[in-house]
Amino acid sequence: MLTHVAVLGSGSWATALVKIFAESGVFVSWHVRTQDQADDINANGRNPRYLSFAELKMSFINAYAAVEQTVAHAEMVIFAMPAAYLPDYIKNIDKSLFDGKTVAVSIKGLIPGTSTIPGLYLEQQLAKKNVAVIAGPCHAEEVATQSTTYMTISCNDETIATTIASSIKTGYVTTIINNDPAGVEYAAILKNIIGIAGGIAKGLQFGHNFRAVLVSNAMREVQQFMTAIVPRSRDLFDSVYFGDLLVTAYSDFSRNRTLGKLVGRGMKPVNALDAMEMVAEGYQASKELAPVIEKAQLNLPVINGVYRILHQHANPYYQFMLIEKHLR
Ligand SMILES: NC(=O)C1=CN([C@@H]2O[C@H](COP(=O)(O)OP(=O)(O)OC[C@H]3O[C@@H](n4cnc5c(N)ncnc54)[C@H](OP(=O)(O)O)[C@@H]3O)[C@@H](O)[C@H]2O)C=CC1
Ligand SMILES: O=C(CO)COP(=O)(O)O
Repeated sequence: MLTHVAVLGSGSWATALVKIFAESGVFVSWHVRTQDQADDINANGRNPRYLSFAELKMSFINAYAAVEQTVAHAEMVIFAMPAAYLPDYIKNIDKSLFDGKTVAVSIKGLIPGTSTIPGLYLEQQLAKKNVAVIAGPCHAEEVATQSTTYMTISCNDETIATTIASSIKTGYVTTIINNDPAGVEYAAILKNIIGIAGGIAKGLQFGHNFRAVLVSNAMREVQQFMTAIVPRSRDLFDSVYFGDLLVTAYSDFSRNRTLGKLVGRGMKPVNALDAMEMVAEGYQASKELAPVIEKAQLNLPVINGVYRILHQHANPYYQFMLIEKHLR
């Protein structure tokens, strides 16, 4: 059982993780971007910028603007910022801070310019083995309202996964352990791209009938990708894979789905991104994955269609006419 964790990141998901661990009786040191933000959180017990309606259990939380202070006494450090910001974040940190500590990642994007999953990136950068992955399906907003949620903790080292899972003890989160961290990360990245596809379909005014066909076909694309890129035996119907796809493709909380909806309604992808206050990891991931998919010669009409719409100026309407021909 963990007694002290550090959460690095100040967005909605980091806030939800802080809430979960603090409510489990685990002390949380929390690294946020500015001293003002840290002072505000410590004084008012809320993150003023994200999930500000969620009251945080401050007897178990201290926010800091300095990463050294945040990490110093923690047994486990969780990286929970968008993938795009991880390289700069890591670059400035003294790597010896992580000696003897468990490292976990809860990021559903790819490292820009590398097509690398965050867990592997951290293992390389921090010279660490067995980085754990904390995954959903879960939207931060529903954690904030304490809706019943299942989380999967994945690690190649079962003891680490079990220790993290058994440290989460709220009435609303149930934990599951899994030993497929790379597969969990890739599936989470793919589901974001498919969530964008679901949003585009909604924006184009396709109904539920079509979107169900789209998502079920996209699940087959996930299976094809995973078999080629991260082969091993796994049950893709486990909630960490299929459930995370469903929540992203159908929930109004999904930022990826929202991005797709705006694009389907006719907004240019870059303008749609600007219009959103939060990150939609699937945008960058679809670009990073395109060469991986091409190299592996995979035929993924939905995932490739999203790439063409977002990054190659393809018209969503015509692209979906092409996608339709592949669905069954
Ligand atoms: N939200 C969710 O429900 C879930 C999210 N995730 C994953 O968690 C990760 C983090 O996402 P999430 O918390 O939702 O993101 P948000 O969109 O809620 O927050 C974005 C964060 O990025 C910070 N940021 C913005 N610009 C920069 C910059 N230039 N350098 C460093 N940091 C910057 C923001 O800080 P500031 O406010 O100061 O600009 C903010 O803390 C993603 O990979 C996401 O896929 C995983 C599970 C669920
Ligand atoms: O990962 C998530 C749900 O499990 C959050 O999805 P979005 O980033 O699309 O909001």
